[in-house]
Amino acid sequence: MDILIIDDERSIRLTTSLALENEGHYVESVDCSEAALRRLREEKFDLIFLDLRLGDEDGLEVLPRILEKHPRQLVTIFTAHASIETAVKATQAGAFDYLEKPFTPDQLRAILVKAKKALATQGEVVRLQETVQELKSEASQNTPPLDFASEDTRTNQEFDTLFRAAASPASVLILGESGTGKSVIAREVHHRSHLREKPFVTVSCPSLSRELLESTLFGHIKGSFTGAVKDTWGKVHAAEGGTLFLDEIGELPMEIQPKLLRLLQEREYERLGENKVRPANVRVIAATNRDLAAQVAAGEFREDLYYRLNVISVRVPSLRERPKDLVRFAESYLIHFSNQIGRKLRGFSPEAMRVISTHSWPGNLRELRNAIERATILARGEWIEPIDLPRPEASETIAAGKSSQGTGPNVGGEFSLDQLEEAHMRRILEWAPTLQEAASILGIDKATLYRKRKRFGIS
Ligand SMILES: Nc1ncnc2c1ncn2[C@@H]1O[C@H](COP(=O)(O)OP(=O)(O)OP(=O)(O)O)[C@@H](O)[C@H]1O
Repeated sequence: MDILIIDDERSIRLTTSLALENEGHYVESVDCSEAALRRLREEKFDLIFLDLRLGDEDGLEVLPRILEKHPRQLVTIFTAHASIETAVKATQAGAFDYLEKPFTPDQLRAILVKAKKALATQGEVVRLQETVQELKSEASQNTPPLDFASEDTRTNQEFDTLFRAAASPASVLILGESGTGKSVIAREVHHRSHLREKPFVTVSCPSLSRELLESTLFGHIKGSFTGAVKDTWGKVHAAEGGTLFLDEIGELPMEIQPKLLRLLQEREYERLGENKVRPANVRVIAATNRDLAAQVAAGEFREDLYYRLNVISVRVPSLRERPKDLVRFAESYLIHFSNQIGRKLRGFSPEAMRVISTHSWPGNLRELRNAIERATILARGEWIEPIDLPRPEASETIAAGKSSQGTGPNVGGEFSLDQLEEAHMRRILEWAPTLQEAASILGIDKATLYRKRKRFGIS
């Protein structure tokens, strides 16, 4: 444990330090409350021994000042004349325990054993809080049963690579269009890993400003930016020993990228506004619907960070690339949602199934799930009919009997040039082996291709 002794008597500081160091602990000592509070701002201690008579100061008055800033801090009061009254006062003020001076090595050891147990419980509480938060977010999404089987060879290969790598400490990069299930897969990798009992902590990169994102990740100390009213620990700390999931990593601002690289490379980080290097023991899983390689080429994402994240990389195929899975998912969602609202539905009519199979599902599993949930509520009869399904945009319908390559708005139909251009570009990108080849088929250079993809939101 890391222990801080706050006592104005030099001899007590020395003898207690020695006794604690002999037990294998790291010990620092200070002689007044100011020095103690300063050290506590800079460093985290597992246990504090605080003298009740600290020169002119009263230890029982110093205690609330410590606990105000560090509410979970374990503080043992040293007292020369223990009495019931002192013990009650110390406990009321939030002390963890008290120890009468002079004390024997056994009494000291008893306090250390108790502190270790309390720290383990605290760690467990933090882990449970994180788990509850993750479960709440899962529950709020009202998730139907998860299914990682596939009748598509490529999807199977991708999942197989991913789940075989789950038990290793390697970073994992999950690529795929929006709604293909990247977050769900990240959580599954964690559950299938040796870290399953440890925290799984998510940070969504785009939802925050640069400063807030940095502080969310690494924590900050009071005053490090406007609004930083107290010291905080970040998600890296919360994920200690477990998995840190960085969602939408392609949106990670350039300024934060070197800090993430340092976390991955050196396994260390600093809180915002602090000059103290801290060790980090987290496994990183990142996901994005963007083309990170293209972002690297365009100078928007650091190449070294990309390679660090890319140790194990998988691309989750879109739903239209998994037509057989599409039907299975639709049926399983129907069972789930109809059970949930207590409606007896017999299934999809052949026409409804045709609509489902010919839609290109740009929003993938998320879109399918929402469509089926809606249809389950709106269905007039025992079968889901096309009218119960959301009306797809013309550009999102796959021509019956054709593969996705042959789809999109027809030339001469009621479509704008933009729609035609976007649909054509999407189709070419689906099958062209490289971006260079796609660009040359389209008769444009790679930079123009990148710009246009960005404009149309094509990942
Ligand atoms: N394996 C699965 N089995 C069943 N449903 C799934 C599965 N994966 C995802 N889904 C459904 O799709 C929804 C979207 O999944 P998720 O949020 O993981 O997608 P995403 O790829 O991370 O999306 P985005 O890129 O927009 O963040 C989930 O809420 C869930 O309902």
